[in-house]
Amino acid sequence: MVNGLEVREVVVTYPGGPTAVDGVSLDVPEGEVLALLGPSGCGKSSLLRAVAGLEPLAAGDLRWDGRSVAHLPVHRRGFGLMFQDGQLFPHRHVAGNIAYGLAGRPRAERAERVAELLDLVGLNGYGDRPVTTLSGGEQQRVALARSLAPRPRLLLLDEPLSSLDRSLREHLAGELRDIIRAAGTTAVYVTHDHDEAFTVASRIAVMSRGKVLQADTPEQLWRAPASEEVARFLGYGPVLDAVADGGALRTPVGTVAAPAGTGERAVRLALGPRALVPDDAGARLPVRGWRMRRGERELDVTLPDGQGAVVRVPGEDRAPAEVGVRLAAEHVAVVPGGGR
Ligand SMILES: Nc1ncnc2c1ncn2[C@@H]1O[C@H](COP(=O)(O)OP(=O)(O)OP(=O)(O)O)[C@@H](O)[C@H]1O
Repeated sequence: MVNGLEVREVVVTYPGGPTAVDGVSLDVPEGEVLALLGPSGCGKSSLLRAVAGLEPLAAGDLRWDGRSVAHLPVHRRGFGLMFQDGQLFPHRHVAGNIAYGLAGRPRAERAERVAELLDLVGLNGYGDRPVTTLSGGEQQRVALARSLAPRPRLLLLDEPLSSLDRSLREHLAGELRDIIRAAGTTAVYVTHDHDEAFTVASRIAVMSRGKVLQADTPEQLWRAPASEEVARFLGYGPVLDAVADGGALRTPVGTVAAPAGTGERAVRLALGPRALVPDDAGARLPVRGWRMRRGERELDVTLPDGQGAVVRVPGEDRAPAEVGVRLAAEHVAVVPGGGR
């Protein structure tokens, strides 16, 4: 038994539609923040909504601390919800929104809890503001405070930052992680953005076509993606054929030490965004184009097998016609499926 949430062989279907969640099993132990990461339509929202009680299970079970909650209505599961567009009550002030889930508690206790939460989400002094006067980021912080106020045993977040612009999203993702951890809340966080998942989660489940392809810590997922599909979804770029040979993995663009257990066989090697490092003594690649990004020049190069890749070089006035490269071992991952 797991202290926390157990998802067991859960199936979610829609009338006349696809099998949105196809036999998913996951554990979310107390205190963990699990991200459900996957492309649009992979079933992550359907799974979250099923955990919340907003979609019925076609099969499977959901347990909290070993007891099934699958038959309980939404409001009796003790779970908090937060959605993309916060859904604040426009006619209530900030404090009134945060206090929404505290109805029935003594007034003084409500006021104390609201003050605690305003502090937690960095909105001290905002209690009397009409929510309609807040920025998008502030509104999402109020929505988070409101869902945390009743101390839910599990917080379910569905793309909570996706209506915000990129820089605010990156900033708020870090804040959200700190707030959730400070509150000690167990959480499931749905996102299609791998940077956001890596920022927020202590474990990530990568989903595709209704199934979980891999569930691991961010470090383990990045170091050892279970398949090419997972690697590509995490942001690995080209995937190359490599030959294991005497403890080394050889590719047309360089050689890296083979991880233990690789043996003498053909494997596939996924290149991370920084896998190709400029090296005049290395393989020479033609440069197709370039752009400046965050103070670095990114060269678009063509690999010997025709795939495109990017090489980052220190700013120069002009891009070269070709560039020498080697492989940085810490930025590549061996993925199953070699010998194709
Ligand atoms: N109410 C519904 N009725 C019919 N089909 C639905 C319904 N909701 C979702 N689906 C379908 O179920 C599948 C999974 O959808 P779901 O919203 O869970 O995916 P998702 O990964 O959360 O995608 P997104 O990030 O775009 O929301 C999709 O094929 C979708 O079209």
